[in-house]
Amino acid sequence: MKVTVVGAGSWGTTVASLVAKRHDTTVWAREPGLAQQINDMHVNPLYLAGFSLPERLVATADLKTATETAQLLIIAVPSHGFRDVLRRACPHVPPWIPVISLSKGLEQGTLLRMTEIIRELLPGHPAAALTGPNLAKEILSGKAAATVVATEDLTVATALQEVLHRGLLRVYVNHDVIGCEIGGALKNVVAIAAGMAEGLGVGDNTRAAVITRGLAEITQLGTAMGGESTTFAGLTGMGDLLATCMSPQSRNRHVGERLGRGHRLDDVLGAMCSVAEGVRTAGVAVELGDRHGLPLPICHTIQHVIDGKLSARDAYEGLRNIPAGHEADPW
Ligand SMILES: NC(=O)C1=CN([C@@H]2O[C@H](COP(=O)(O)OP(=O)(O)OC[C@H]3O[C@@H](n4cnc5c(N)ncnc54)[C@H](OP(=O)(O)O)[C@@H]3O)[C@@H](O)[C@H]2O)C=CC1
Ligand SMILES: O=C(CO)COP(=O)(O)O
Repeated sequence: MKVTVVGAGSWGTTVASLVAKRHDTTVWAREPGLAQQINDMHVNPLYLAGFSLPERLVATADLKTATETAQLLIIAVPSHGFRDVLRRACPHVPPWIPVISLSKGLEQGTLLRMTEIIRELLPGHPAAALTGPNLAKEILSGKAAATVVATEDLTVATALQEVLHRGLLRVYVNHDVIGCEIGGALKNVVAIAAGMAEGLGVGDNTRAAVITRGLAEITQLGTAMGGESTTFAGLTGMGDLLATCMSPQSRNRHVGERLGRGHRLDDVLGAMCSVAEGVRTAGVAVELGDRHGLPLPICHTIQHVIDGKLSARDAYEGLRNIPAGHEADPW
């Protein structure tokens, strides 16, 4: 099968490297210089320094060349660039090939999930999300992991599972696309909160409380949007939440940890070359919560910190002052 991965950041390059072991795989890099480094030296020094990539992985900076012969298209661009890149690729995408989103974000303004954007721009194409506890560098270094390919049609999901499954990467299927995408996007917001706890040194009990109440918020919003509650206890919900909140490799947790230590958001983001989706997702989650009548106090609080209305320390004070009712209540 001919597979094209659009986006040569840390996750796009990792997934392309795995798929390239069994399929003809092309990765689209925005920068021609990076495409050349992948082709000539089999490295991606900007996003995956120190790793060797498979020699048979081909890179190009030309979106038409990358997509026109693809039989499976995988989009690995962060949510803020997703629509623009897909729109530019659209005229070259062969009819009816499946399109998988790797992005764990929601579109600002429209509040759409990435598979909804795929459906809007490429109607009739099967749209799927690949999501789960998948820190790119661990997977590229050969450590075992599990992930989920989510699409409504389980026949398509099973075909994609076959393409993506590797010895150490266990790929499950799920038909609950809403639940899987909401879990993947919102865990980044909770990881910022968990990182703040770390940076503030408030203790592991507090951190566990924030992670658990964060999962409650994710589940409340996700089920209100049509997701199934069991999904949030699975790999794309609790699994990814744990990996992201616990791992020092997580960019979102890193942002929270720096904010907790008193650094300014602009300085923290300016020093990173990689994306931290939760910074943009917090506001989208708040808007979705308003739409569904849900208070989502952790998402609100993180949004206030991102807007500069609250310091990390004040944010934690504020969360402590929220009245505690029944555990099943949305507060
Ligand atoms: N890294 C990980 O462990 C995982 C990441 N994800 C998700 O995958 C998505 C991609 O993340 P990741 O690869 O880590 O991100 P990185 O920050 O490592 O790389 C981002 C990639 O997207 C490109 N890009 C950024 N903005 C735009 C834009 N506006 N238009 C076109 N291309 C753009 C960058 O190109 P350039 O270099 O030219 O700026 C780069 O190739 C995110 O949604 C993330 O949440 C999911 C699972 C695991
Ligand atoms: O999604 C991820 C792990 O599953 C990566 O998390 P970060 O974007 O916070 O690094």
